[in-house]
Amino acid sequence: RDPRLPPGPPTLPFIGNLHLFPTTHAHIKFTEWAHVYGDIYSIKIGPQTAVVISSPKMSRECFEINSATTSSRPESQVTDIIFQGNELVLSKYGPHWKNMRRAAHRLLNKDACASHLPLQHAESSLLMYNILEDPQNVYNHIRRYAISLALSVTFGIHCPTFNDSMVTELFDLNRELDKLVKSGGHPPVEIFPFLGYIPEQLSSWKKTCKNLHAKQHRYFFDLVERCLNRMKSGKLNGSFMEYLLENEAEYDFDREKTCYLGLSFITAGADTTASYLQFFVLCMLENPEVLVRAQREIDEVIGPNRTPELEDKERLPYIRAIINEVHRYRPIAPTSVPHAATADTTVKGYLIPKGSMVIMNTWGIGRDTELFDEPDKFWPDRYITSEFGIKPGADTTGFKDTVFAFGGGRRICPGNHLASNSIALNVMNLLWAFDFDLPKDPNTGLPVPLDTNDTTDDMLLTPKPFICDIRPRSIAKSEQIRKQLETVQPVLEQFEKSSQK
Ligand code: HEM
Repeated sequence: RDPRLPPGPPTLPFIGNLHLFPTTHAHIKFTEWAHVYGDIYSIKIGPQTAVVISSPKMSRECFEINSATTSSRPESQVTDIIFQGNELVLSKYGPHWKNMRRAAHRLLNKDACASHLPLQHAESSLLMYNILEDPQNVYNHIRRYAISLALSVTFGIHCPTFNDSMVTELFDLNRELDKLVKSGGHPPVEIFPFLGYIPEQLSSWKKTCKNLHAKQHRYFFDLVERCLNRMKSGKLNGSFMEYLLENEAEYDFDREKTCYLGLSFITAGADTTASYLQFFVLCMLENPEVLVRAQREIDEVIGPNRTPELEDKERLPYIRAIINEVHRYRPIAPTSVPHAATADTTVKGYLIPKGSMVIMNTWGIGRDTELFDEPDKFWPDRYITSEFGIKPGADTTGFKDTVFAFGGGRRICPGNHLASNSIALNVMNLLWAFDFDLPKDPNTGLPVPLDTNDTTDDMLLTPKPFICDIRPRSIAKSEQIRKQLETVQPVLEQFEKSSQK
């Protein structure tokens, strides 16, 4: 290791720390290393360097103060084949990325998100109805909500049920992408680029990437086509694609780029929101005393006669604390999305060489015992006693109003307003409408414990499918949920149904 680099685990010749590099749940190992090597350390992966950032203070210095040189994404032969440089989340810093961000801002800025609220309210009403009618599938109903919202705002298409082929196909595409992209999912071509020269006949991963590209292309071009057809027949529904297809020149987009920006919103916006809400349900099951207190707050402020509105959040401090605590306790992107340095950069006196990967260890930040009391405990009160949930006297440098779960610097999640509105609305609605209990063993009748650590082994931290005992809090509330679905139907009907081709 170059002595100018941040410290890190001892290396072996040629492979560096490759033998130590975790292939699953990397955030756990990254956090262990942060305890030993501090809030900025380096890992050598063959000839490559990765720098891991594990405190708000260092995150500010690295991703904000030095954002001019830490805002790209790492080289990836795999995603180059799949996305061909046209997708937003993994694209390199440069003019096309800037155009995509500008377009994303138009759909996702705070004011634009206010105009998405009637749809979010309608979709959330449908979610409550679905859970009421079919509580066993709460996990899938949440996934439907998130996919349908992202598809409606982007492509103008609403998915009424979770077993709709558009929902299941998208889910399969995302799983396939995750499997391929994650560390260990393909040969280490990023570390040893010469492997990329091996011809396709001997590199099955290349064929798999091309197949996935073809499948994604078909799926998303079909959505664009449907939007064009609606536009031709004058059936506009205000989706973002309508605007983008009319204004491609303003962003220097061709049809391919337009389509792939739409894809970016769906791949980045659907599973993330779903995983957060699934974790929320699990956290309530794990912490019944928190659930009872949250419901008491809802009952006092909102009462039984109406469902919550987004503005109610301002009068619900304990529920706001729960929302922050779920983000800290189970961040769905525990190592964020890796950035890459486009020039040599100095942070805390250490060198981050051009081309290094720079990783925000979001999981580690939330587990820093200098900042958080008992970080492994789900304890929303920490956000009641302090704005950022930290101990009295702890250093607040680098904390800001958006939680670390949304990343930082120029690449910060542009969907954070849309996501935060979805989270607040659904958390309030679920607490207002339902009681949650652990599932019962059919033979013994005893509660079966669920574990928020039981996650899939993907890039995103996603709870494995679970069932729970979820039931309406009263007959009057059940009736209100049914009535509310009738009231919001006209909003949902503005969108083309996924199955109505
Ligand atoms: C709970 C929900 C969500 C979480 C926790 C989340 C988290 C993140 C994180 C950690 C990043 C990487 C930031 C970085 O590189 O520093 C990111 C990027 C991104 N997110 Fe989200 N996200 C969520 C929902 C959404 C939604 C709803 C959308 C849009 C519909 C969205 C669109 C994007 C896009 C386009 C990027 C790439 C930005 C870029 O690379 O410039 N996200 N998100």
